[in-house]
Amino acid sequence: MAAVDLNAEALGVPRKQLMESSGNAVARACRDLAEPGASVAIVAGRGNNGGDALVAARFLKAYDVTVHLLGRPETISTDIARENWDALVAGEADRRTVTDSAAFDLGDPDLVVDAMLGTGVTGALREPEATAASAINESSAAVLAVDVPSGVDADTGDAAGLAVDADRVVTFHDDKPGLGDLDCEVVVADIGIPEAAELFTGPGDLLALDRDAQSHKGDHGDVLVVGGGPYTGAPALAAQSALRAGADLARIACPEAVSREVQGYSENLIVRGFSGDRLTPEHVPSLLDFADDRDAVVFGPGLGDADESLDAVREFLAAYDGTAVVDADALQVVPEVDTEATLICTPHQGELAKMGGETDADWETRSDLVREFAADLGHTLLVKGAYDVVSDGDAVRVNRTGNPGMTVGGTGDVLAGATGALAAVLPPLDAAAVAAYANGRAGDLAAEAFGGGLVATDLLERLPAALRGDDE
Ligand SMILES: NC(=O)C1=CN([C@@H]2O[C@H](COP(=O)(O)OP(=O)(O)OC[C@H]3O[C@@H](n4cnc5c(N)ncnc54)[C@H](O)[C@@H]3O)[C@@H](O)[C@H]2O)[C@H](O)CC1
Ligand SMILES: [K+]
Repeated sequence: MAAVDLNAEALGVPRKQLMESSGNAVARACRDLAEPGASVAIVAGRGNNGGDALVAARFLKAYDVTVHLLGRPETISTDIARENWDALVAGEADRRTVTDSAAFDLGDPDLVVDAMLGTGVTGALREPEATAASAINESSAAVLAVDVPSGVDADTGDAAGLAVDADRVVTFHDDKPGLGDLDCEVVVADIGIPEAAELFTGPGDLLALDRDAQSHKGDHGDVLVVGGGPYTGAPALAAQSALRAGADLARIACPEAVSREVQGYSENLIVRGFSGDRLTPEHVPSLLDFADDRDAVVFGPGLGDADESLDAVREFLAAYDGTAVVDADALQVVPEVDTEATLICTPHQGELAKMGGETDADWETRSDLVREFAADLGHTLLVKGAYDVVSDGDAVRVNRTGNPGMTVGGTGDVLAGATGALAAVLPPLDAAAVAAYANGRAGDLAAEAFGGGLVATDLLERLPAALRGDDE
């Protein structure tokens, strides 16, 4: 929800506007539950859940409204909620502040609006919320909860202690998993979040990185790039990109014939050569061994399409059961391989066609085709284009960052490497979506400096800023 929020904001629909819609929906629910003239007690917490109800108060002029703010107005935790408290001028509602739980007096209203806590709840209700929750539960009034009954965890439905017993919940945008098991009526209100905020990647998607990467206990990934032979720049770009996208270690397995050259691009890379001048099936057992201890493998950059190399890719994937990003010439073997591995395939339109996938000039039609093909393959696809389409066969995300300057060679290797690093810390769909977004942002930042003359290494330097969400 926080990610969708931030994406909505980037699309020009700020949170305050959403709060106005939420408050309006709460007021509508009040009108459903009580006749004009009825007494309504709004019990508001200091977060945005309270803010929603403060908005509602402005829409309930036909009612006898009392607002009980739990705490002093200075302690309201967000600007938008405080602005809505200030907007309730004297006379519009009877405004009371509750600073001592012993002094809390709910009165005998016809309807209670529980807006103490929403999705921001942590742990058992503290004071004065606990006292207020008891008073609400003891009251004979109908109880309308805003977003979620206070004290209930919206994700799980669990309460760490006391929780409000609501008759009806008006929740926003989407049903919350924790509301299903509650013994009350749940109404979902559309608060005008643009569909684009969920479909298109945006700055909100970067939040996944904070959340999930933290849970990986400081382990930000050990990524192996398998490639090189006919080309040397591609694996070096992919591995450097993995480092710039946050991997702790980036290793390259490439033919000995080119390993010194590949190492020469950067002292940050750990390069291991295998015999000869290209990948062949005889290298697969030791590669599998080497890949076993890595968090993710990026297979394909600069590998070439010699028959023996493609045989090696087939044998590797058939035996591998970890996470791999498959790019470039390696892509064409994916449809024929039966593998336990979790694959993220990163084809451009031409490579997609070679894999047997269909495309279309219209991005929406293309989205459907990509989703169906990903479902057939049983893997995640990131199909590159002016609009990148990401799908795991179920969900679809579309990325619009990037610019025509990025058609220059090497940007695909940068994307593959970044995807590998992110796949070490995020689920495949998120890894692909965040990588596409950040790679495009890095390209846009590079275009500000170099216009159509940008080159792939310019993206490497700008990836960290793109992943931090700078300038958003
Ligand atoms: N798109 C959206 O998500 C929208 C959500 N809206 C509403 O906003 C709330 C979530 O608001 P938030 O400010 O993040 O959190 P809360 O209001 O739920 O609570 C924060 C507040 O509560 C304190 N606190 C936390 N735990 C406890 C506790 N156990 N006891 C007492 N106090 C507690 C904490 O310190 C904070 O001060 C969402 O539910 C929606 O109602 C938007 O308005 C519309 C868009
Ligand atoms: K609530």
